[in-house]
Amino acid sequence: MSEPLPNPDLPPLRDVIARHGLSASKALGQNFLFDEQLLARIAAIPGKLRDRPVLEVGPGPGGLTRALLRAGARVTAIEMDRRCLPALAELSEAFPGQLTVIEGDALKVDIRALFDEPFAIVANLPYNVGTALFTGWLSGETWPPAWSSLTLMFQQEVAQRIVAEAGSDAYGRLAVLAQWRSQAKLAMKVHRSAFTPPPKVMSAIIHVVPGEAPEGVSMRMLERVTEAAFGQRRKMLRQSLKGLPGALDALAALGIDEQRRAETLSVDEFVAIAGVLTR
Ligand SMILES: C[S@@+](CC[C@H](N)C(=O)[O-])C[C@H]1O[C@@H](n2cnc3c(N)ncnc32)[C@H](O)[C@@H]1O
Repeated sequence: MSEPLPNPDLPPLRDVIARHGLSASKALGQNFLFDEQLLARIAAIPGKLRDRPVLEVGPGPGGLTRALLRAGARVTAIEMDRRCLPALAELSEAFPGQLTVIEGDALKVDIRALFDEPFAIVANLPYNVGTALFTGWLSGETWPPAWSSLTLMFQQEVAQRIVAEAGSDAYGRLAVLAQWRSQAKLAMKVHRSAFTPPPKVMSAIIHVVPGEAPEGVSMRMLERVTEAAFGQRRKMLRQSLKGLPGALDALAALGIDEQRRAETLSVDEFVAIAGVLTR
């Protein structure tokens, strides 16, 4: 039988915040989660974590971190707010050998250098940082990526753009980027009242796992096609793609009507166009 999962006695998160004077900083996009049942449900989204490496970005006072540690994960956490480090050091002591904390800006840390095996990424981040990291993690030419899954909190509107299907208003570059060689799903909606302080809008967690990359399609070319097409999303492809050399010929070769608009094209059709142009 395997050992029981670690479950040391921990003080309530509100006490941790009070003791360390961690008033939420607006500049750092801090909205904390205190509900430990909710945090346990979020930590369960990536699947079984016992002994698995996890990168957590933006642990703050450590609510999600403690849920990941209780699930048995080996967590490396990057936090740029120094004020949170003593609270995280306490967690490190409570879960010996399970938590490494790196002080820094996740946008500047080379995460590949931190792990020698695939790792799950879990994060509840400010909107702008989360989107920048997310697009970066999905944009590498090398596939499969170093990470095995992404479990990320976003504003609900952004989460819907990530999982959007062709034909919907939310469908655009982000959906194509997230879906062309990954499976992206909306894993959980989180009410704004779950956060302290509550943000203005609702949130949702998306879960992404890498799939197989279509052969012979360059990421850069797919980006150029979606950038041009969605840059003028209400225009016909004939107009929006005319500045991209070879694109209209590619449409003809693939039998895609140039009178269609970007939002009607499936992810597979975008991939097919980029595939012709990559050759
Ligand atoms: C929305 S709070 C979430 C805190 C905690 N994970 C929770 O769920 O309660 C976002 C956290 O990300 C941190 N953060 C913001 N920008 C960051 C960056 N560029 N690199 C690392 N951490 C960052 C903030 O300091 C804050 O602790």
